[in-house]
Amino acid sequence: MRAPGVGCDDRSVPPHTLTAPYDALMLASFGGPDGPDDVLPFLRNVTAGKGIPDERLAEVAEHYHHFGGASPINGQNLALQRALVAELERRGIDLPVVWGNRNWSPYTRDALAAAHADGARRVLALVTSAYSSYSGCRQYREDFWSSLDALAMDLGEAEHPLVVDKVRSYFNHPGFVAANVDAVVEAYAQVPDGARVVFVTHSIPDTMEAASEVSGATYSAQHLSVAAEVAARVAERVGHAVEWDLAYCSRSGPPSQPWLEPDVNDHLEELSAAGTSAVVISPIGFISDHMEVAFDLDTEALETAARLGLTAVRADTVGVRTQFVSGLVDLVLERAALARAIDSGEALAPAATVGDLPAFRSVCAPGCCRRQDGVASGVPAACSTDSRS
Ligand SMILES: CC1=C(CCC(=O)O)c2cc3nc(cc4[nH]c(cc5[nH]c(cc1n2)c(C)c5CCC(=O)O)c(CCC(=O)O)c4C)C(CCC(=O)O)=C3C
Ligand SMILES: [Fe+2]
Repeated sequence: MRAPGVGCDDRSVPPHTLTAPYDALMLASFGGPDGPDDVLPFLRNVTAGKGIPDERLAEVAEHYHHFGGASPINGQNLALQRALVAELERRGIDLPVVWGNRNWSPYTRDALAAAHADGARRVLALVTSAYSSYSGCRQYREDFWSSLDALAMDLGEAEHPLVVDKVRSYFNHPGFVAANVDAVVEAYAQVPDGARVVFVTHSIPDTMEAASEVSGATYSAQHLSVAAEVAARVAERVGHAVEWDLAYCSRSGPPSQPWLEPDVNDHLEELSAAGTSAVVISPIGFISDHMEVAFDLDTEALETAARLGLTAVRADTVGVRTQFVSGLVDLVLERAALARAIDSGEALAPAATVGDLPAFRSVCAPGCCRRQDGVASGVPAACSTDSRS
């Protein structure tokens, strides 16, 4: 027997109506190779039409081969899918959870086809990027749209056979921030007092950064807001002020194209030269220990720190920490309530946030999160008031 609505604020609401109108949740992720033969085809999928130099591709292929040709990301997404199912079940909520990727099997179109075959007509997508930019938002929405096109084609239907909506960018959701605070406090316990915290995220081209501003605050501003909040809470927990910075990893464009800086390795050099002797590296830009973390941070950045004689501990990503997973389920319920409010005028509670930025939109505005400011790609995207712009 399940207790209705356990863990929910309003215990009088039957659990199935909490996720209405959605029939299924889709965990939408990046994807990664499962073995050495997958590495090149995967990289071709990721970089199609992106102008990434061949030397960079060869170098990134080496990162994957260094780990036996398999990315840890698929196992991590399976674990997150299981954790979401368990948390929904714990609350007495019966909602199927499918998993689909942009760049590797299982693909988004497979996940949507499975949900559709199961009877789903309205699916809620939860992407594994916490922040808003082309890479973390619109690129997923373009993938949803093209996957729906493919599904319609397979079914011989003229219209999309189901609707995909999206959970808002959740960088400033309490669950994500709280899980990061715990992770940094745990890492902090392993370094000498007074260590600096170096928050790290994926670099993006300056042009993509500028274009991300339409969503409310740029990609880097979103990170600065989270970093300030996490650092302040860590300071409270450890009982003294915590100095921090934001650095970037995984840049991949040609050298002539400006990307967000400083690179984490250059930054560690600078800190060391300025007298810092211990750091905690906190990957707030990522939600799991996938290849960018396993290689760019745990292999490269920790080697840089060792060479500099800098004590460095890498804090956990949020992974399947309880507060994070529970926060994601709260976000699913929040999005469902918003859908009901839009459809039928149901009253709406304010969206939960921490820090100085507002909750980002769940239904993207026209022109949101383009690759480049002011330049429409001509590629339609789901989860927006206007799929064409
Ligand atoms: C903002 C951001 C996130 C964080 C948000 C999130 O977590 O989603 C992210 C995540 C990821 N990026 C990943 C892998 C790759 N990203 C690449 C290339 C690029 N990433 C970009 C941005 C981001 N990427 C950009 C602007 C490019 C240039 C090409 C383009 O304009 O689109 C390339 C091409 C080769 C290269 O690195 O040059 C690869 C292989 C993996 C999988 C890891 C695994 O296998 O475990 C994950 C989770
Ligand atoms: Fe990437």
